[in-house]
Amino acid sequence: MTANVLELEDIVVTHRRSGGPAVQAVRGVSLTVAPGQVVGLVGESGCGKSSLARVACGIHAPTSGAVRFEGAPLEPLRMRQRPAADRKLQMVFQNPYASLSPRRTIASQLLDGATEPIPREQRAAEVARLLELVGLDAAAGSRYPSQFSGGQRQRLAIARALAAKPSLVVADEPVTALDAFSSAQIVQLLQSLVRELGMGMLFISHDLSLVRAIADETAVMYAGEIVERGPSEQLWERPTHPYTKTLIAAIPEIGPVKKLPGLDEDVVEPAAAGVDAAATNGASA
Ligand SMILES: Nc1ncnc2c1ncn2[C@@H]1O[C@H](COP(=O)(O)OP(=O)(O)OP(=O)(O)O)[C@@H](O)[C@H]1O
Repeated sequence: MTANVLELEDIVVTHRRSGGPAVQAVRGVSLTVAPGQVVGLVGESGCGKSSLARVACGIHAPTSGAVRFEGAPLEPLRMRQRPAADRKLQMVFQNPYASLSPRRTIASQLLDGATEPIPREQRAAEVARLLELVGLDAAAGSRYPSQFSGGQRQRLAIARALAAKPSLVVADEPVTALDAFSSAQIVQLLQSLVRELGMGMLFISHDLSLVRAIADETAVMYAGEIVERGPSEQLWERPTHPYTKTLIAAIPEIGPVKKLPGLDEDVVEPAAAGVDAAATNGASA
C-alpha cells in the first residue's frame, strides 16, 4: 500500500494530428500527490498542463508511463463507467457548466457522483450538507445552474465532486474564468476543504501567485517537462531554474494592504513600479 494518492511515473503524451506532425505535449513527467497535500502545477499556455491533467484523471491514456490512483493502475474510462473506487478521483474544470446539466435542478444532480446509493429520505440532508460545505444555502438546491454567478457555479461543481467523498481532486484552471475576488474565494474554499476532508489535490494553473497561495508543493512545467519542484515558499523565495525566475519576475508587484481614512474596505496599495496609484485610489473612493 502506497502513501501517495496519485503517482504519475514517466508520463509521455504525444498528440497525433491527422496529416500534421505529432506533438509531444508531455515529455517524461513524474509527480506524486499525498493525502492532504496540494501539489500545484504551473506553466504557461501550451506547456502541456491540460494534457497531463487529462492523463492524471484517467480521461486519456498516456502514450507511455504509468498512472496509479491509491496504489492501483488507473484505467482510462468515462466517469460513469468507472468502478466506485475510481470515482474517488474527481475533477474540477475551468468551466463549471461542463459538469452541471443546465436542465436539472441542483438538488437533482448534486448526488450523481455519489459512490454509494443514498436512501431517498436522506437525499435532501445530503444535498444540504454538500451545499453547506461549499458555503451555499440549502435553498440553492431548488434552482438551476443558470441562476447562479460564475463563482457560485464553480462552488456547485465542487459540491458535486465532493458527493463522491473524493480522496483526490484534480483541479484544472478552476478559477481562470472568474474575477479576482471570486478566484480568491474559490482558492480559499479548496484549501479549507483539503484541510477539512484530508483529500489530495493537483491544482493546475498558469498563475504562479495563485499556486503559491494554495499549494504545499509546486511543480513548474516548461515545454512538456517539470523543470523545478519544491515546497511552494522555497520555490518562490529561492527559485533555481531560469524559467521559474522568469515566471516570478513576470508577476506584477502588489504593495501591502492598508486602510484608507474614511473607507471601511481594505485597499491594496499599488507598488511603486506598477499601477498608477492616484488613478487607482481615485477609482476606489
Ligand atoms: N488533442 C490535441 N491534438 C493535437 N495537439 C494537441 C491536442 N491537445 C493539445 N495539443 C497540443 O499539445 C501542446 C500542449 O497543450 P496543452 O493543452 O496540454 O497545454 P496547456 O499548458 O494546458 O495549455 P492551455 O493552458 O493553453 O490549455 C500544445 O502544443 C497543444 O497545441
